[in-house]
Amino acid sequence: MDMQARIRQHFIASIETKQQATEVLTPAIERAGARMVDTLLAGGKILACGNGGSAGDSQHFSSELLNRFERERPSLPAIALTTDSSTLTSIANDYSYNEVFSKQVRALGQAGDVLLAISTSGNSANVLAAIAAAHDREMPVVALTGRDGGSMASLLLPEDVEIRVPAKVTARIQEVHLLVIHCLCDFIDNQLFGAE
Ligand SMILES: O=C(CO)[C@@H](O)[C@H](O)[C@H](O)[C@H](O)COP(=O)(O)O
Ligand SMILES: [Zn+2]
Repeated sequence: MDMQARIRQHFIASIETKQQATEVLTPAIERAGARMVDTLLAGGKILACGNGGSAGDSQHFSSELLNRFERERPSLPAIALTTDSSTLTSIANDYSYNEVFSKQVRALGQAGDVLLAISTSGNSANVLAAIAAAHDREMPVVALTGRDGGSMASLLLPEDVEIRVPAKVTARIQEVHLLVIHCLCDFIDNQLFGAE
């Protein structure tokens, strides 16, 4: 296959994954958005975590809340648990990499805050531990997953929301996760600040 054909194939696969995900994910995105709006209206905040590309997604989401998405509006409270290298390295060094997010959830999370937990496999041990910590703190979880949902799917409680991308390739799942994050930002702005 020549390289242009290969590149075109990525576009086509990404478009097809998004088309397949549209109807499957829309109700769960609406539920997740409503959960986040309830939390923000009650004075709570959203903590986000994930590894690799999903760490980037966590930061992408928190910056869109803290700064802005597509309109002028007040800053909204969100924290990416993926950014403080001193905290991350000391927890990993002194305890375990599996605890880098859960220790932050236990320190920063309050009952009613939301944990946005992102993992394409649903099997990252530090994200699973963050979910357990969120449950201990009485925080609802919005989980962005893929494949079969992994161990995350079985850890979630009925009040949590799983948004599971119907795909197997990590890159394709991540591409839909970013779209979901933008849908959530638009949902939050629309519900808190009115339709535009
Ligand atoms: O972005 C990519 C691959 O597209 C990678 O950095 C990827 O995020 C990393 O391998 C992660 O560690 C995968 O973790 P997870 O999605 O299975 O929780
Ligand atoms: Zn990636």
